Amino acid sequence: MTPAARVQAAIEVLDAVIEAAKGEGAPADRIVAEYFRARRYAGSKDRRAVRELVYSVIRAIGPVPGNGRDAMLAFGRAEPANHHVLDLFDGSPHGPAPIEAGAIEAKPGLAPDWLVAALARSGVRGEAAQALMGRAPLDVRVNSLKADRGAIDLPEPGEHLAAPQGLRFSPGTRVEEWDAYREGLVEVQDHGSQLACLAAGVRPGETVIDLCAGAGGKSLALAAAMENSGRLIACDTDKRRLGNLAPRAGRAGAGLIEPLLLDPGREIEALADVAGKADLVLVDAPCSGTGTWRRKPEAKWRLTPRALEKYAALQDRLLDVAAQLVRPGGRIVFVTCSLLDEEGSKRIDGFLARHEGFEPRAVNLPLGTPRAEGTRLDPFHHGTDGFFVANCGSAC
Ligand SMILES: C[S@@+](CC[C@H](N)C(=O)[O-])C[C@H]1O[C@@H](n2cnc3c(N)ncnc32)[C@H](O)[C@@H]1O
Repeated sequence: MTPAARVQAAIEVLDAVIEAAKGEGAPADRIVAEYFRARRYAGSKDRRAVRELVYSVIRAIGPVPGNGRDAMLAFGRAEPANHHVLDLFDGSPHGPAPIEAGAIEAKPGLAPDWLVAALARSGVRGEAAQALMGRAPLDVRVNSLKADRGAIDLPEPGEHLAAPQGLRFSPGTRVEEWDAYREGLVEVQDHGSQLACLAAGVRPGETVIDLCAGAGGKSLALAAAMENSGRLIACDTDKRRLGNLAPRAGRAGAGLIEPLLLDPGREIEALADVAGKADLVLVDAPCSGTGTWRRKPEAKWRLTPRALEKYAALQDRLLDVAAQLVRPGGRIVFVTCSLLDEEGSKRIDGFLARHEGFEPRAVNLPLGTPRAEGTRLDPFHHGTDGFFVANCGSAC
């Protein structure tokens, strides 16, 4: 592909990303993959260049743009380093049509204005806000059920992280091709997610409920910290996601994990045998994902104030479910991968006001910035995805 054809391809992918952002469409990485599945003539260098350009444009444009061409033009004009893109609007075959006079409906920036304001109210502004659009490294957790960070032999050495089994590699490291990965010695897991699991402070023999386990990223870390001893129930309402857990647990040797599919609104019925008995309920709640924009920058275009309200309501409900599951003296650890107070401190303030029998407890982590009754991790200060973590103890 010529450089101009790559720009046109990126514009077409951006059109699809913008369309998907308006509904419940596919994420950008899947859209890029599908675009090239239908264009086998493109080589791997073309794919990489187009993908890189698409992501750079998404990162650079704040509000949802009118279309891909406008987004590309606004990106090209935003900084001298991007001006070369504008030269490629030269009308050459397969390239973008020449630039016509007229308004461009795309604006450089971090995110839609309402979201920038909500982040600022939550104390995320300036460099800390810009860092949300940075590029994420590749973090790995050594599975202590099978190996140890100090002794493991990997194809390349990783940087030791503050989480006890955490290693960092450069973005794009092909960890999935390593024998150590295939044999379950390592799992890909962001450092912030590893620290959130550490905050749960699980011990062997405990009864633990991972209420929103998804595909089990955190369940696997909890199982390792529990040394496969005790009870660990991994729940989710999404059959497909939860279905990915069993093979992962098998690979990791995490035999104690019990997957449990829940009906939304009827969680307590399915968990009746452990109600009031859990030492720990981890609520890794569904959220807007503002802390994961480094990996999914287009998420900023998907979020609406209404969707944020819905996430907050679901988070409140799941915390209330957790309160029924925990034993006297037990604890709830609440986690969201968001830096908005609406999905962090405000949820915990509300929970503590609704449940007098619970009190805030310390979040013991080697990294983090206190935020009201919880702790935050973020890309700028800690080099992690953005997380809010809080620990609520039930009175004995
Ligand atoms: C942030 S994700 C979990 C990520 C996962 N813990 C991990 O570490 O990979 C939130 C999960 O909550 C699930 N969920 C949504 N509503 C739920 C409910 N009522 N009960 C339990 N899980 C729910 C979603 O399906 C989603 O998988």
